[in-house]
Amino acid sequence: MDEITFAVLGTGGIGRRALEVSQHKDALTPVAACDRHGVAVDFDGLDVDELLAATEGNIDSEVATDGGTGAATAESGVKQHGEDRGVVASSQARPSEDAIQEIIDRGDRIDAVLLALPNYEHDFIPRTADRFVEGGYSGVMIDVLKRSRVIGMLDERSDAFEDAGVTFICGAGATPGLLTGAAALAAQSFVEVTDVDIWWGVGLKSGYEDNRGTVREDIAHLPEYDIETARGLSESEIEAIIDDHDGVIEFEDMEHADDVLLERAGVCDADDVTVGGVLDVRNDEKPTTTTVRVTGRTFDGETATNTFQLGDETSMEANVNGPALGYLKAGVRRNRAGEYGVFGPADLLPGF
Ligand SMILES: NC(=O)c1ccc[n+]([C@@H]2O[C@H](COP(=O)([O-])OP(=O)(O)OC[C@H]3O[C@@H](n4cnc5c(N)ncnc54)[C@H](O)[C@@H]3O)[C@@H](O)[C@H]2O)c1
Repeated sequence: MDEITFAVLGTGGIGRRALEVSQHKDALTPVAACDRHGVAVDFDGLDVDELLAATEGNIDSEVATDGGTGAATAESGVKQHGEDRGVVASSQARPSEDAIQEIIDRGDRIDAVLLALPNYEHDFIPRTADRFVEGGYSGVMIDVLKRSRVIGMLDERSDAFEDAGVTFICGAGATPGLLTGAAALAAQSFVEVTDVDIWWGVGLKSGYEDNRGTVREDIAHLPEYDIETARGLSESEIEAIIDDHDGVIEFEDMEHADDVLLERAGVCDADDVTVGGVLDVRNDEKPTTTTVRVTGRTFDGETATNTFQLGDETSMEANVNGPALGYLKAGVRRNRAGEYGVFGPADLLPGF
């Protein structure tokens, strides 16, 4: 495959690891990366080792997006060592008032943009996509968002993406993403799928400090919270919730977009998909094995369950970023073939 230049929006817990994983993939050249504080651009390829070393211990996870709402306080958000905040600690980066715009302005030299941005405001990623379209971008955009409702917001923009020549891949992390794809593949044995049951286990190898965005967004899935209330929690309130659960939080009936992504690919009804899991914030080890069970009826009348499991040794960072970059490459192939619009992970696999 020809070389692919790509940018990462959001060098937080996920985005930093996306840059690292890309070093192990063929044909991927990271040329730009940004967070809320600054931007690094180098069309010869960013020095990922320098950027990771410089930002280790300096990750911005402030509860704010471009809306600037939420509980951004001195104690929240920046795991800061040294003077510079977030990506600006890298010698390749400089401060910016609007880092995303700086990347949009260079979009004609960027084949794909990975949005590793928070989802504290449901329309933040769709609004960011609008900005790229308005700025004349015509490549691949890919996100790792989780919430089902955001997929509809992106679908509403399908015509605009097609007119602009944008291939937008949505929900392409682990779940949704890798596990949605696994379910779509497992469904191929059947003529009718009756249930998809996704049960994930995550042990946070890189610890809570490096994954504040993910943990806060997961807390919003607990019955007592939603995205508004989770956004307003202080760091100490989040730590108290973690303590209350002895570090292990279980989730049921999560609003994860695997449901709508499987429905839009024609695999099953969204209502037939359930997602839950267990997050251990303090241990590397997974508290439960991530398992996808797809139950259906074969053409010759049998009922069966196909099961897919992830190895317990695989980290969240590996299971989000490997697939995200794999789907990014699949998106670039589509884009270069002139296929534009919105695609989910299951659309990039055998059809149902
Ligand atoms: N699909 C999956 O399996 C999966 C798994 C884990 C995380 N995620 C999602 O990945 C996303 C990122 O998670 P994280 O833990 O890396 O979060 P994080 O808070 O650590 O990082 C978010 C980054 O976005 C940047 N950002 C925010 N607003 C910005 C703006 N206006 N301009 C430029 N940069 C901006 C922040 O500065 C930060 O660097 C979350 O939405 C999370 O839910 C998905």
